[in-house]
Amino acid sequence: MTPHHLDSYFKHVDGLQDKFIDRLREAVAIPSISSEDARRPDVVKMGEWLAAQIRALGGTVELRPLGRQPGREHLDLPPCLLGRLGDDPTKRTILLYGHYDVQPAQKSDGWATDPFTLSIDDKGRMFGRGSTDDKGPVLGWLNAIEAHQKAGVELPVNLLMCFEGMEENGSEGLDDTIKSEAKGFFKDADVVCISDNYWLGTEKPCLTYGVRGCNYYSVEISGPGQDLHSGVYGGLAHEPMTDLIKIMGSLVDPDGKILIKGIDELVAPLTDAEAALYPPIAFTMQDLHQSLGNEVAIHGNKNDALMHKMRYPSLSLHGIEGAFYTPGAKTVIPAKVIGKFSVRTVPNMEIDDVTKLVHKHVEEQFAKLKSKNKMKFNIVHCGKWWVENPNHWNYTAAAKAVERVYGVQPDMTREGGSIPVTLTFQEQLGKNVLLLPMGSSTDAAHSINEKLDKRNYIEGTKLLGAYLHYAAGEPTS
Ligand SMILES: NCC(=O)N[C@@H](Cc1c[nH]cn1)C(=O)O
Ligand SMILES: [Zn+2]
Ligand SMILES: [Zn+2]
Repeated sequence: MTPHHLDSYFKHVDGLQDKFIDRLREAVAIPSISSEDARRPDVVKMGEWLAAQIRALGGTVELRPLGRQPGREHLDLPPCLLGRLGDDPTKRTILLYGHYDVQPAQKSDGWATDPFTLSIDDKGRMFGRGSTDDKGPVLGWLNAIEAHQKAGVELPVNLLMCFEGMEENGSEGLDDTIKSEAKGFFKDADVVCISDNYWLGTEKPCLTYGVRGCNYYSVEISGPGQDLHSGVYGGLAHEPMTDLIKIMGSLVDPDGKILIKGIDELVAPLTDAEAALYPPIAFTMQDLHQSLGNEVAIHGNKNDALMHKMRYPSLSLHGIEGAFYTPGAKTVIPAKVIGKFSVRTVPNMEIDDVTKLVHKHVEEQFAKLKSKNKMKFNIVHCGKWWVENPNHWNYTAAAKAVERVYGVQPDMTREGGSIPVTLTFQEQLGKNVLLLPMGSSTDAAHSINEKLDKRNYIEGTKLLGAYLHYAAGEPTS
């Protein structure tokens, strides 16, 4: 089946590209950082801006309040946007998910341009926080709707939209809404499509049928009543930073091996059938080095690298709150420091089993120090891994759309990052979930100089629209 209206739709996407870029510029300008208290009003503003955009396209929207933020009750969670466009019982209904919050960013982190001003260079790279994660892809859906309208091409499906403002902060509050609305707002959904991850390289699109989970922890060490002069007190007091560095240094080795006893035993063994999935994937060590920005890969070959991204766990050290980190040479002994790290989990690791092992390890390491400081282990947030059946019409439709727009068969991948809601949709709605990425491996999501290439944004908008057509007509599998 070749949807015949697509050529006219594609032409309109090309014709509207300046408008679509302006739309992204407006979105990037709202610093909707979900993890910073002071930015919470901007997250809310971003949700309202998005709601207004959808209403202007004829959709109905509810900004559903999610209550207070657990553990930080002085803060309201940003609302979840529940939108609908089309209500034709003869058409399939596709549920779209995305997020309108972003990771923190400051120019002083090392950005070449202001992170909240979309800056386009002569290679068509559109720099700005949220450009690829996930404002560009969310706006891709809106662009697709608009280009259909301008082309006079009827949308072949009904759309449900669920766009949240806490994804970068553990998707707090969303699970309950999905559970309570599974037989309400979400009841008509036939399948789910999410555009919130990346190609493996820069040329070949992929469809993604799994994500790793993320268990995020912190370890707080405190002792002295206040920060101390290291000349006056150095050598006299147990130092919280010294304790913390020992603990954090005991979690993982420089080759990425997790040093916590029992973790490896939780990982599903590699079967021959699964091992055969990695060699055909179009990915090179050069792709990896390009996206890393340097030749710092741990693994020497493509298959090991792919497996360590997709099917093995990893443990990363993220930061230390309270540490002296600004330029200069302050001779301080910090009185309280909080180390933050996370474990990316994979089948068959259960959240609580991992937490028990990590907690036990941290307690044992601290006990070994015989320090008189106090240690507190905290769970910040946890989300489980997800794996989907890719032999479903949802994936067949997306593969046909990729072939139509890009002229190639997509790679089938699992994502190393985490999108906790994938599993919730799968379990609560019982529907097939597909990840259909727009951005490429060099987009630097979460990093400085995050960008989305103009080509990926515009061709990606075509892809999302084409997917809706193939999804409308693909026979049930
Ligand atoms: N594009 C998805 C993404 O970036 N997800 C985040 C979600 C997250 C944040 N803390 C724990 N999970 C990720 O880091 O993978
Ligand atoms: Zn994202
Ligand atoms: Zn992200």
